Amino acid sequence: MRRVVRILGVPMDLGQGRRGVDMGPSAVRYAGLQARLEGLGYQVEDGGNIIVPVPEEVRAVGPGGMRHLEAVAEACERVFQAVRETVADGRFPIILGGDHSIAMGTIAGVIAAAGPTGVLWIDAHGDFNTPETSPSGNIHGMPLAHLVGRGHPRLIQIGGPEPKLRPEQIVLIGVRSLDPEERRAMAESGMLVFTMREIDELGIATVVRQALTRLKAWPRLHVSLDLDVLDPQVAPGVGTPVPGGLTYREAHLMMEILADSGRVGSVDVVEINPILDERNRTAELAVELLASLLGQQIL
Ligand SMILES: NC(=[NH2+])NCCC[C@H](N)C(=O)O
Ligand SMILES: [Mn+2]
Ligand SMILES: [Mn+2]
Repeated sequence: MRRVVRILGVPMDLGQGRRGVDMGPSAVRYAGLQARLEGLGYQVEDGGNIIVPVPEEVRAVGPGGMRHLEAVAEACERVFQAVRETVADGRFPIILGGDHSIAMGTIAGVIAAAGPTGVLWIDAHGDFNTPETSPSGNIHGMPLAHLVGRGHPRLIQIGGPEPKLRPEQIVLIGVRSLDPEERRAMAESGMLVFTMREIDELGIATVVRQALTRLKAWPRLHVSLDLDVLDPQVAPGVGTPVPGGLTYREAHLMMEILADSGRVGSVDVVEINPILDERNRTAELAVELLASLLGQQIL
């Protein structure tokens, strides 16, 4: 039976301060995602974009200094509905961001349709700030905290009142930039975190295999891939670049090992900023990585 993939775009740039991530879905489509996946034998549907207001039409700062709180929450509710429907239809969703705040909707949607799911959060950042600890007020630095039930109720309640994840069902990979209080909360949280140091010492293959073992109680996995996990030299088109990231080869090997596990049922690709990119190469890299995650092999 051929698996069916559904692409959903979320042109969201309300969760952070720099313009341009709203163009991520266009850039990845333009880089040939659909044709590439069809070449791998998938049937591919494009579900179009979820409606997200532009910053000019919404209130800038919400309670607690949170940037565009209400508009982000409403857009994430729409993402939640679309992803839940996609998974309930038996489709494999690929959600193209947009900034990382969209993961509050995507992960809630996957879990509502498929039940408990392990999460691999692949990111230079922890995205574990709350409104109280955030230095920026940018909601894209807060989605993981809200998914475990910490933070502003409006965001915790996206897709239903209960917290969506327990810390034990989350593994972070590639972390190298944490704010001071975020760091403390993360250390106490019970989430497994592989920083760049662990990747350097153990190698990415061992790290990914340990992550899969840690999540063995969850046969179904969601990958939330923030392109800023890659080194800015290979992925310059991101809004919050941090030096010292994954190489091209490490990122591919990670995707290949995840593909081999046969457990990945959904993926977000976020934080691509075409305005800051060089001739769309970060979007092209995203297409390559998605192909590897969906089973592309060299031989
Ligand atoms: N998804 C991201 N790129 N997040 C970056 C977050 C940066 C910083 N920690 C903040 O809270 O503002
Ligand atoms: Mn992120
Ligand atoms: Mn990041």
